[in-house]
Amino acid sequence: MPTDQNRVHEGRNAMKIAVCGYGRAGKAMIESILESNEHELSAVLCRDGSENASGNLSEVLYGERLSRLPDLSITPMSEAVQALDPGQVDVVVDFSHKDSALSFVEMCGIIHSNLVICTTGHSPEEIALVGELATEKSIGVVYAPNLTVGINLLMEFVAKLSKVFGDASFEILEKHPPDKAKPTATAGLIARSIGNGEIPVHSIRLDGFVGVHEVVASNGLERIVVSHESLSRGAFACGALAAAAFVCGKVGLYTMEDVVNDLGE
Ligand SMILES: NC(=O)C1=CN([C@@H]2O[C@H](COP(=O)(O)OP(=O)(O)OC[C@H]3O[C@@H](n4cnc5c(N)ncnc54)[C@H](OP(=O)(O)O)[C@@H]3O)[C@@H](O)[C@H]2O)C=CC1
Ligand SMILES: O=C(O)C1=N[C@H](C(=O)O)C[C@H](O)C1
Repeated sequence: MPTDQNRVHEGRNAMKIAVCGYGRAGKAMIESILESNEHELSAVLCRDGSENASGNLSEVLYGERLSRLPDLSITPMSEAVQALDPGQVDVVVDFSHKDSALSFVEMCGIIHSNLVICTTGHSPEEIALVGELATEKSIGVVYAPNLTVGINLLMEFVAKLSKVFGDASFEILEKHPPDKAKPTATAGLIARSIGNGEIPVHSIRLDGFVGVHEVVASNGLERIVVSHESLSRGAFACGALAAAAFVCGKVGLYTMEDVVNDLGE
């Protein structure tokens, strides 16, 4: 009979998940965990000084106490180590702010939890440091600037396209809501997977978009357009759950490419 911990490590069963950030993406993550009827929402964390620190989760998210939500209060990050026992959380999923990532690696080291970093805007140096710390603290971390399975498959395809269409020109178009910084981290990843010099990136910011990335390639004889759209933030939550299942039981730094390769096994 496998223990709960073994089941998590096989990535097929219930995980105890703490979510940091309960904005647009964090809220979708929380809802996906609750709707799964499988995973447990062990905690929701916020920055110290947030107006919602210690607030009731249901009241913060929906303005009222709903019976379908657990009776959880939102834990400020500085209290998380005292509030969470080792073993209480299998994986922390961070949808908060880029400035918190290193604190989360430290915290996860103490509470023996793994971590999925979903925030964007990190420097390569910071991610290298995250990797060193993850190994030092014997925890698994996935860093995933784009959590969707589709974008990660798109990158595989455009890498191949760029090899086969050696003389083609590529451009990227991305569409997001008005407050999203330009360009997206994903556009940078796609440009790197094309790897064909400087790739122009065009950004549109309008209400209604969740996340669209398009690659247009032409060699003068053929034009290929590859497009991916996240239709709801549930797409990010779904990818984050796959990353969480993947990383439990691992040590060191992984990418969403590792997660998607594992899904295809
Ligand atoms: N990898 C991916 O595929 C995706 C990544 N993201 C990333 O997730 C992050 C959140 O996005 P989104 O939900 O749209 O943003 P929102 O602005 O809707 O929510 C941000 C959340 O983070 C909290 N927060 C803000 N500043 C800090 C801080 N310094 N430390 C800790 N918590 C903080 C906010 O709460 P409070 O103000 O109370 O602290 C709020 O709960 C961004 O980095 C975004 O790029 C989003 C979608 C997909
Ligand atoms: O913050 C978001 O929302 C998103 N961020 C990702 C990025 O910055 O690359 C892309 C995703 O489409 C949405």
